[in-house]
Amino acid sequence: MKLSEITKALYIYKKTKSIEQIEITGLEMDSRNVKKGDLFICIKGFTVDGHLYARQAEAKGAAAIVAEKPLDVSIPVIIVNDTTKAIAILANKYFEYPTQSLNVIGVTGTNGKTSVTYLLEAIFREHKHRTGLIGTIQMKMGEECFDVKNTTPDSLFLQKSFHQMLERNIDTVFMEVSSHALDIGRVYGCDFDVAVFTNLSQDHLDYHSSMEDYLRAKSLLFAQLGNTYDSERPKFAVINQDDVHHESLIKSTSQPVVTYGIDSEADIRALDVNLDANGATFILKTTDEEIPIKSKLMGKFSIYNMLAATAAALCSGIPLHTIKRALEATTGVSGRFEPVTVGQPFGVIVDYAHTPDSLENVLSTIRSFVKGKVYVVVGCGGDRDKTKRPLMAASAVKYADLSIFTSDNPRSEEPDAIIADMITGIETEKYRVIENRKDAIYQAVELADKDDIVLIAGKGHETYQQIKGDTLDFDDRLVAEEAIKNKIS
Ligand SMILES: CC(=O)N[C@H]1[C@@H](OP(=O)(O)OP(=O)(O)OC[C@H]2O[C@@H](n3ccc(=O)[nH]c3=O)[C@H](O)[C@@H]2O)O[C@H](CO)[C@@H](O)[C@@H]1O[C@H](C)C(=O)N[C@@H](C)C(=O)N[C@H](CCC(=O)O)C(=O)O
Ligand SMILES: Nc1ncnc2c1ncn2[C@@H]1O[C@H](COP(=O)(O)OP(=O)(O)OP(=O)(O)O)[C@@H](O)[C@H]1O
Ligand SMILES: N[C@H](CCC[C@H](N)C(=O)O)C(=O)O
Ligand SMILES: [Mg+2]
Repeated sequence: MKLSEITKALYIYKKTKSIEQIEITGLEMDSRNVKKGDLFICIKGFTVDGHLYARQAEAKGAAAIVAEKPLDVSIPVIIVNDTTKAIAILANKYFEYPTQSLNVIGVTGTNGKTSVTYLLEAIFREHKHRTGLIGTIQMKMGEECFDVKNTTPDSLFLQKSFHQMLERNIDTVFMEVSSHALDIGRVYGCDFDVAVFTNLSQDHLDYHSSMEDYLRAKSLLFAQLGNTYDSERPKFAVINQDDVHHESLIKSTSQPVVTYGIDSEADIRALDVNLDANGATFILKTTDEEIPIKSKLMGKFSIYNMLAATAAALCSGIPLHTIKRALEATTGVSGRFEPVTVGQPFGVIVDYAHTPDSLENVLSTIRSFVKGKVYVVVGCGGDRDKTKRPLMAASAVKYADLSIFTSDNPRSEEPDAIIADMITGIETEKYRVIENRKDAIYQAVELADKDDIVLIAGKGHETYQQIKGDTLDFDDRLVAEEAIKNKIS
């Protein structure tokens, strides 16, 4: 594509040299990956300033550079006020505005994003759609799976991925939209068709200065809905009416709103809810239909996820009976309330609860049906919101007969210091500290008797543990399985 053509999308910029004849063969924001003919965009990051790598990009063959200031290079420099916004605009243009041709359902909220996107995948596949998915666990294009570094990748990776999805004839994409992504502008220019809000509770206060700022970031998904293009397709905001923040989010959007809830009189509701050790039953009530649902998913929070997915699917025209079939067939997502069963007489569950609210939800669900004792093995991630640590520990001791506090991904922090933050203010003696996660899991399994349940929380699907710059193999499910076999053999 001609550089003069692609830069038309920027509207306001200065250039240091003529760009009329320059041909661009790719976009790149990492100097290490620049190929001959690329347009290199300098991004000011949290760690380094991409402007420092302009000369490296030139040496590797970049045809031109987009920057926020003049640079000491001999190739043309396009100067803009904000390169992070520019890269989103340029990537969108370069990949031919792919989200305009896709049905894109974005899911935001503190907990439940991954769960809702997988429910949506099950529903749309039941209706024979060709689907893509982008989120915490992986990116999927139909059956093909790809690793991702972020829950919501940067705008260049995103637009390129949407383009590749269209090449594979995918029609609908479900994506988790993190508050970081909204705040940084990774999804700027994405033409969402449905925006879903799950819930808001404390997390990420290392990044956001307050809960108000966290809510503001989440609300951007709804504020941006339908504003991007002059599209013919209707847009919908799907909002959890039982969450106290619903009003604020409803006010953020100019598009039609569909609410869901259990306790409040929402558009999409679950009535006659019954929860037990086998899952959930309820009546799924829409504005004009009612249908009974028998799901294998556990806990009230799973009903919220099913309602969110149902509302978004209805907005896309999926019939209710198809939704029912998919919901009833779903057994859950990797690392979310995932049982580890190797013939032992007690339960072991691995779950990704890493916030105070999710831990409370999962433990209260277990408490509601357990016949014996509850053990929980849990730690908190390093280099993340420190203020959630004592709250997570408080949730643990509130519901468990014994909590074993351990390491999660300590990252650059001292594991002991993280655990010390967790136990600040804990008054009960119903806990132990076993810093080594494997030892902690072995200990909980060793203690468990018939009818007891061990919850191993925080790492879910993760297959690694990040300690002081090293990424070591670690999978809670495999370690638990080994510990159980060791005990019962
Ligand atoms: C704090 C944060 O969001 N950081 C993200 C950011 O990294 P960064 O700002 O540190 O990047 P940087 O290293 O300073 O580099 C700046 C620029 O210089 C370039 N560079 C750098 C080095 C070089 O030699 N040459 C070069 O050109 C880089 O390619 C980049 O363009 O940009 C990277 C590329 O897009 C992201 O992968 C990275 O996410 C990191 C890994 C991260 O952990 N982010 C977390 C906080 C996050 O975003 N989490 C949310 C989910 C939260 C949830 O669970 O809800 C998410 O969506 O993942
Ligand atoms: N609707 C919900 N409300 C509260 N807790 C939930 C809900 N859905 C799932 N959870 C709990 O939160 C954990 C994480 O769920 P999930 O991975 O779906 O959330 P997420 O929003 O994608 O998280 P992340 O921000 O890490 O990507 C689950 O393992 C479960 O314990
Ligand atoms: N996306 C979340 C995941 C947390 C998972 C937990 N295991 C941890 O490492 O803190 C984050 O990066 O904050
Ligand atoms: Mg997720």
